[in-house]
Amino acid sequence: MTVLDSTPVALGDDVRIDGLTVAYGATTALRDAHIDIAAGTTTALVGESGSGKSTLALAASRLLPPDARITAGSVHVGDTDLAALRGRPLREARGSLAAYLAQDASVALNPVVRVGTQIAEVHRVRHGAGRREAAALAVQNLADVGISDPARVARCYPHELSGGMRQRTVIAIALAFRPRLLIADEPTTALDVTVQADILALVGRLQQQCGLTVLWITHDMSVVAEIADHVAVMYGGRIVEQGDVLSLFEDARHPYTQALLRCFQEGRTARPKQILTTITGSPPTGGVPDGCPFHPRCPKADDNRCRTVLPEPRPFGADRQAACHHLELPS
Ligand SMILES: Nc1ncnc2c1ncn2[C@@H]1O[C@H](COP(=O)(O)OP(=O)(O)OP(=O)(O)O)[C@@H](O)[C@H]1O
Repeated sequence: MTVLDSTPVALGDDVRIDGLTVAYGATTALRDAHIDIAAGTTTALVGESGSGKSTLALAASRLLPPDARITAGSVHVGDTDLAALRGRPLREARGSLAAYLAQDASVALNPVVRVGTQIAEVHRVRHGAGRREAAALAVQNLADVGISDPARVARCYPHELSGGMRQRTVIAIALAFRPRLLIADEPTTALDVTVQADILALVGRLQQQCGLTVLWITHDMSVVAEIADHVAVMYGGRIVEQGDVLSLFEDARHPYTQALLRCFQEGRTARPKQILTTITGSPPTGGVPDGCPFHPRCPKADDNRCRTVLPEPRPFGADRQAACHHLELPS
């Protein structure tokens, strides 16, 4: 029996992030984020460094550092609002309602405990499995994530594994929780491209098999194109555009999304030594400007509304929205 056989057919739940706002001390790093993720689908969250992606991911998995707090909003996984949980219900929800995959797998693993023991612990503590059953399930979990010779690997310590195997092990631990939502925070960034492709394929396969709902954080548009059903674009702590991935790639409406996609497309077709275009200016640091957060870098910015009035997200089409004063909507 595999862990996938031992779980309900569909693990994933509908997820609704609504008005989520997070502050580090007096600084608001994430403002009023809304994302709906249908059960069993993948939403990618993209944006430059410092745009607030990890803050959103950590808040949604209730793993924010002590100096951060959720100041408004909710994170519903099915009927449970993770943002409202405290104490024991919160401890129980971590991992099982929302599991978090970090960029660096080595920080997620205990260096002095064999990896099989770390996975077995989840089965014992969370699901009440006996010692022998938990150990057998741990080996099965390692097989499920594509590790050959899982019984041997279960006896290894993390430092004895390659980066790709460590990331697979962390995915095996996450799956052992049988989560409703998997939040992956750039889990392939530190891996070389072939291992990255393997991990993306693995998560895609696991998602199909157990209907997981996935929020995947990345700054890499090619990853978005490969895995996502829906994409949300962040800038300056806000979601500035979102929609289904095909329609957004074909017809981006926010000037920031348009610039990101231009850079991505140019990168794909670049000749050797060609100097690539970047988005002029830098993302905001230490607070966002008044008005639209993108206005200092935006070719469409005007002196009136863009510099003074924050644009609210406006819905259009079947599943799209964008927050720009210059949005030209189809009539
Ligand atoms: N522990 C912290 N204390 C204070 N400010 C923080 C902390 N962590 C992040 N920030 C700030 O919050 C903002 C959003 O950071 P965040 O890490 O969420 O962005 P990101 O888009 O995930 O960036 P990256 O891709 O580099 O991880 C940034 O301005 C950052 O400086």
